Amino acid sequence: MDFDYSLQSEYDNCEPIDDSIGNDKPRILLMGLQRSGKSSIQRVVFGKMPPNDTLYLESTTKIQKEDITRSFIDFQIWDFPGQINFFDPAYDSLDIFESVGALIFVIDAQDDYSEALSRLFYTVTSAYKVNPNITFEVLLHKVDGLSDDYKIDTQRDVQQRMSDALQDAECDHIHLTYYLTSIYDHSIYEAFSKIIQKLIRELPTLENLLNVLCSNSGIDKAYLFDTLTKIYIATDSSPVDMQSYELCSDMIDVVIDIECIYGIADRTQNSTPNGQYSLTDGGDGKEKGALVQSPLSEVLDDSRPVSGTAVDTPTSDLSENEELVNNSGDPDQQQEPVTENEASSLIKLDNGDVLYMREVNRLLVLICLLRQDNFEKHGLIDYNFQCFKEAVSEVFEFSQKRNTQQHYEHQLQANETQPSQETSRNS
Ligand SMILES: Nc1nc2c(ncn2[C@@H]2O[C@H](COP(=O)(O)OP(=O)(O)OP(=O)(O)O)[C@@H](O)[C@H]2O)c(=O)[nH]1
Repeated sequence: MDFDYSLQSEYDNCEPIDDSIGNDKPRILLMGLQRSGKSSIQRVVFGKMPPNDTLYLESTTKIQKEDITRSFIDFQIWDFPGQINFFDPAYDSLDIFESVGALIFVIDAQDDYSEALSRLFYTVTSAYKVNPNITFEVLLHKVDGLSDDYKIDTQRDVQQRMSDALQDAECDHIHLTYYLTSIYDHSIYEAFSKIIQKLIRELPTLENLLNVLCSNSGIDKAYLFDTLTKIYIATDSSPVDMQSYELCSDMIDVVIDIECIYGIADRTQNSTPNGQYSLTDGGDGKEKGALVQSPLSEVLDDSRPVSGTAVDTPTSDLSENEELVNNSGDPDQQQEPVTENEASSLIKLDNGDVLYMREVNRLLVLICLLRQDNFEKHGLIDYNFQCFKEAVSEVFEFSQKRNTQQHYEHQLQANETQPSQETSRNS
């Protein structure tokens, strides 16, 4: 492949980097040519912007740093302007690339991508020199306009040309992963899920826990989702099929929509003596309430059709569940729902399968797909879920402790080296 290394001299717009956001979080960089779709991806996945609104986005002129808050994904996303070369000596590339987790390079697959490939080559080889621990991810983006055959051909062509170029430059140790994406469907979330999972140290433990949960509860597929972004941070080891992923991901939207429509219920209102929320009367004589607990809700509205699915009320099933799990003998306690503090939701699909959602904590939800027969024993599922939830909390407590300790040790090391540097400067 004939790479245009002169690209480097094209960049002359060396603006200072805006450092208003703290730099201690791991970073995910979004790079690529102008108009390839970087800002759109950031806005849609992390800002909940409707895809059609990205048509009006203006070109980025300086690095846009976004701290992802209210999310399990504790990273910074940096959106780079397409026209600037951040490997130029005017920029401190060590400062930019030092604590990067993933570098995501976006290529507009609807356009001629030769220039994008030379930029990709230049970017990955330069970034690798600064920080060999970066994982490089390539999004062949905007594939919504392409036929299936054309998508596959494009991916094969890009992969082949890049691997030839890296081999010629004796850089074949640099590993690139490719994804076909679009902001108009789930592919962008699926790609981000895989990218983020590589950065989660607890992934093997979470997968293991999900495997145990599935095999002991008759669950066919389980996803642990970050509620804000709809990125799944772990799933069990059975293969992911797009259809089940889309259903589970749509369920988050359904529940959030219902929460937006009906608001967050005051726990003291609408609650029945046994602690359950009751259906509310909308004033028109029709029951239409939803049991809503922040941040997600327990759906009790079976009047709302959801694209071929029926939303079912779990109220009666829950009391059965209480009996199964709460065997303390105290009738008052038996009436207290096991799930009082967590949101949950149940959707029965036309084919008889069941989608079951349970809130793990304010940032994570578990969504399971299982056959209705297996859901009959859902006291067992609920009990196993509580065990799963406790194990997940322990994993994150442990990892938080480890992170704090590492941070503390890092600071100590920095403090120790600082005075010695100062002494050598003074002498
Ligand atoms: N068809 C299609 N269009 C997209 C997709 N993603 C983004 N776009 C469009 O691509 C155009 C450019 O998107 P931006 O997000 O501004 O591109 P950018 O890479 O941030 O551009 P710069 O800020 O100039 O570097 C917009 O009109 C988007 O609507 C996609 O998945 N499919």
